[in-house]
Amino acid sequence: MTKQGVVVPVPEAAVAVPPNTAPLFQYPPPRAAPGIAVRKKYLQMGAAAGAGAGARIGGGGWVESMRASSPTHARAAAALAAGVDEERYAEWMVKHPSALGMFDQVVAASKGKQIVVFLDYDGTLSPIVDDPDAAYMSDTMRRAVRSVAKHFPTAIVSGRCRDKVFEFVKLAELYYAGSHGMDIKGPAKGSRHTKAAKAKGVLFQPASQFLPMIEQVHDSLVEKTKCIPGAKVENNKFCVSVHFRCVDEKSWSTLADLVKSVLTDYPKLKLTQGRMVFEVRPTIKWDKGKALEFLLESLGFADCTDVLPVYIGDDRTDEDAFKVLRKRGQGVGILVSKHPKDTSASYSLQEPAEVMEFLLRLVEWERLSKARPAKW
Ligand SMILES: O=P(O)(O)OC[C@H]1O[C@H](O[C@H]2O[C@H](CO)[C@@H](O)[C@H](O)[C@H]2O)[C@H](O)[C@@H](O)[C@@H]1O
Repeated sequence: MTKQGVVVPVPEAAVAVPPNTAPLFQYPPPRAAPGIAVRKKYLQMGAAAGAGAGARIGGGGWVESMRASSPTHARAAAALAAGVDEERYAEWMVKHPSALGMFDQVVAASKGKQIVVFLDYDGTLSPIVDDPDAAYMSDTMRRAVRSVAKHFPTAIVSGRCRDKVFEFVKLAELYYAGSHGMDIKGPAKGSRHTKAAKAKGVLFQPASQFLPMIEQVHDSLVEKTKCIPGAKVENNKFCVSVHFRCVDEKSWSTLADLVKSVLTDYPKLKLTQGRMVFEVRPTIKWDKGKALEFLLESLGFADCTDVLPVYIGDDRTDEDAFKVLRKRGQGVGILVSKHPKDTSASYSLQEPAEVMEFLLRLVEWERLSKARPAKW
């Protein structure tokens, strides 16, 4: 592979660094934005084709794996949480306490640091629904996210294609990383320093050369899965989702076999699984964790201690971002889940309603911190 990425300056004012007037955090921090050098480095990283960070699905575990993301499993887990294994749930909550319950501790970690907020979309900002095209975000959630972006640099990191997630969120003041981070509309070099630069955004697309292949695989998945009632194939530009939420459980293994059979012709694509969905993605070493690092670096926060990334997500693909935060030894990973799950996140929130409460509390805390004399 010779050319993996495309960096395109975007002239319109769609990507602007939100104004930050907080007296406690120094923002923008006194360092140069990395711009081209950063993008070059990330292009090289993206060019390294390989296994990728997401877990492949293989062997005989397909249907078990599909079951694990089903509502039936969720009900079983709810039963566990409700009392069958209260001890296990309580243990999990000790390891991943509520970000609302521990709010003071979460914000205390931001002492002297710039908070940067990363938000997954489905299951985090919008409730999970049967029809992926109807996963609307409420107006109250939109207002909460808008308020957050007034105080902190804020990005949406989603498996959906960027245009689609923007259609749902409708906030031009955010950064967007679609296709599991493979389509980033991020800050332009110097965007915190000049008005002209603020009016620009930059596109980073490390999987651009996979575009024709993804189109092909999308078309053949649509064709092949026609015979499975309820199956839905979604084109997410640099990846494809095959939904089985509305497929009868008896047809799951047939669907899995069909998807696998299509992919045998595409060794450069890999298959992972999300919430009742198969995700077909290029085998480049790029994921939501890499997108988080890219955005932080673009904002001027590479290898530094004065930033606190807060990442909230509910999906397996969000684990890549939680792992990055763990590895950096910096930041707050918050898993949205009502049930105990293996996760690298530090905290938990139960559902989008709690995410909204957390975001509003963050805004209120920031507003009040401006009013009170600085303690640090
Ligand atoms: O990274 P995300 O923003 O969480 O996107 C992951 C996938 O989300 C969507 O699917 C999920 O939500 C749907 C709507 O609630 C639901 O019907 C589906 O079962 C879930 O898997 C989206 O449609 C996918 O393309 C994303 O990859």
